[in-house]
Amino acid sequence: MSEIRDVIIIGSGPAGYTAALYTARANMKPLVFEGFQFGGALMQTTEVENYPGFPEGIMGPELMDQWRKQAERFGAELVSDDVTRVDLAGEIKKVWVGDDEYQAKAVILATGSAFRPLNVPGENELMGRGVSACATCDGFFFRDQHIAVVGGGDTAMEEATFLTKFASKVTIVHRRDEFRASKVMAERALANPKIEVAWNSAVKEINGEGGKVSSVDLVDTVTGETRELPATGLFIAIGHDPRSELFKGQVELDESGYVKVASPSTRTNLEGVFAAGDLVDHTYQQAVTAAGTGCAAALDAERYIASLSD
Ligand SMILES: Cc1cc2nc3c(=O)[nH]c(=O)nc-3n(C[C@H](O)[C@H](O)[C@H](O)COP(=O)(O)OP(=O)(O)OC[C@H]3O[C@@H](n4cnc5c(N)ncnc54)[C@H](O)[C@@H]3O)c2cc1C
Repeated sequence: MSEIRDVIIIGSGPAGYTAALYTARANMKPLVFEGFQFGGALMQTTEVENYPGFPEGIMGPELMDQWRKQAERFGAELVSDDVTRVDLAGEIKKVWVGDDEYQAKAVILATGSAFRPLNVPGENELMGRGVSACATCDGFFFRDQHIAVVGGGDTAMEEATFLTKFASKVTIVHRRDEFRASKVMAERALANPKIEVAWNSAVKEINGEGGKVSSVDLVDTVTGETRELPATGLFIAIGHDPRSELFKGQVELDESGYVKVASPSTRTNLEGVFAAGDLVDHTYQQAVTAAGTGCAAALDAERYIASLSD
């Protein structure tokens, strides 16, 4: 067991590093558990064009490396390990990596969310090279191209409609013969002349040429027949899962597993436990919004620590 820290931060994406930067600058000497892979979701992407302050764009891994350095510069201590267990209820919060126990007066949860993958050949290799899980982030790169969007819920409808701003054509690939999206969202998508639907269809394989998506093999979920869709982009929109398993039973979660916070703060149901980024955010899921709530969590934690000595 080690000293009792002011604050432990779990996660090293935009939310975690921003919280680390702010708490480090407030002289709280944060201990940051980065996870096995530092940098979070943006490590999976190539160019980030919509993070303010980089008019030429910046590669996702480079951006995260800079955030990491900036947090370290002010004294954040970084540990490249996954937290395996937490006990957040008491006044002193406990966090474990294997058998090693760490303690702090406050904890900031920033473990993000993961999109549900299709688990088909080509998906991992072509991620960021025509395959994406974020239309707002990557739609711009697909000007005048034929794009496939996989899914049948509100997110798929929204992404498909948004992508028509750039694409020459958008094919929604859906495994059933009706959408589960709300009526209004589905009708809006279906009324768009650039959108067509591949009903009863699932992605079998994503094909690549020259390191980019060249087409998508679809299988008919009723007949089993396959066909090749000449799409050069594929957006996966079958949902995100918050990485909240570790906190279940301690921190209050909503019905989808996102951590509940007392809006407009980052306070969870537990005193001294704050949450930020995509772990709490159903709606926006952007680097800049995650950074924003990471900052808010740091300020909330700072005020909480100050209140302990009042
Ligand atoms: C392919 C792709 C492209 C994107 N492009 C853009 C873009 O262009 N612009 C934009 O604004 N947004 C983009 N996004 C969205 C953006 O990346 C996310 O909104 C943002 O990263 C969320 O930040 P976060 O800190 O909440 O979580 P994440 O970035 O997901 O970070 C979570 C962190 O928690 C760590 N972690 C998880 N479990 C544990 C554990 N048990 N112990 C320790 N650490 C743990 C992970 O290792 C990770 O470091 C993109 C997302 C994807 C997937």
